[in-house]
Amino acid sequence: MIVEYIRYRIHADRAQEFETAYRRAAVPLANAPQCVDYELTRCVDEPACYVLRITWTSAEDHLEGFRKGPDFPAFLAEIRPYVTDIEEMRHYEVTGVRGRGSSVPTLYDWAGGAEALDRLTETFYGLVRKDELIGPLFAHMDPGHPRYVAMWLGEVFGGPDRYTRERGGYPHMLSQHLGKGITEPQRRRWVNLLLDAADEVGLPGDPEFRAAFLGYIEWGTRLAFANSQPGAAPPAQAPVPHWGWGVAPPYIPKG
Ligand code: HEM
Repeated sequence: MIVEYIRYRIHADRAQEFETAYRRAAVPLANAPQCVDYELTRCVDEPACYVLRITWTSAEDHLEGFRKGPDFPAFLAEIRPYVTDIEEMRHYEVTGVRGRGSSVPTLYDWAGGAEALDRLTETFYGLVRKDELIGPLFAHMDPGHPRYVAMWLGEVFGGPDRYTRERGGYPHMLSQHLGKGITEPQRRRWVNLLLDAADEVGLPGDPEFRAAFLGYIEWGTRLAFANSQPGAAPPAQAPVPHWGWGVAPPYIPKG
């Protein structure tokens, strides 16, 4: 992916028509398969300054695919009157320096942190041990297992990276599932018991949290299932996934 920045200086008399033209230009832009996303911003300190940010799948896709493709003529027709107002138009590579701030709590904090996840997994593996379908899979589990899984979940949900630092991260978690031959009914039971445990220990029950929580659990258990099958060859190295709220951030009523 590559980010293109286009900086404009538009006189106040033309600002309104400039924004309207860009609203129309956004239609072919959004239609282009080379375009990941875009955003036009206006400077509040110096309102003549606008910055258009477009993320492209690659610089080549932009220059060859979009510029020579079917969406470009309609886009250019709208913005042509403003081409001479451009002060900078360049591609930028994203560096490793990026991240989120704290305006939205992590799933980890929303859940109640390490203490809540420890309670969850303690209760969960209590149910698992008694379960006739999946109990036998865990008959010889390490006594620390509930705590390790809580550490994993904590890291996935935006808490400290303890599983990576103390338990070997993704490669170790993967190695624990390889060759286990988990069946679909066993996978589903694992999910059901975890949700039972979530209710029992009182994890937040709001729709946004539960949707994100279950989204990860579905994803994770389906991967665990696939990776446990005979002959599965998943990547040996991968980062621990970081799960967020998705399309529905937490509902925080305004005070
Ligand atoms: C989101 C889904 C899952 C997560 C996050 C998860 C997490 C983990 C982790 C972190 C470990 C390694 C713990 C350690 O460091 O020692 C582990 C081991 C294991 N998992 Fe999973 N797991 C998932 C799904 C499943 C499913 C669906 C099953 C089977 C129904 C399963 C069965 C096992 C077993 C049998 C072990 C080895 C336990 C032992 O003998 O110590 N896992 N899991």
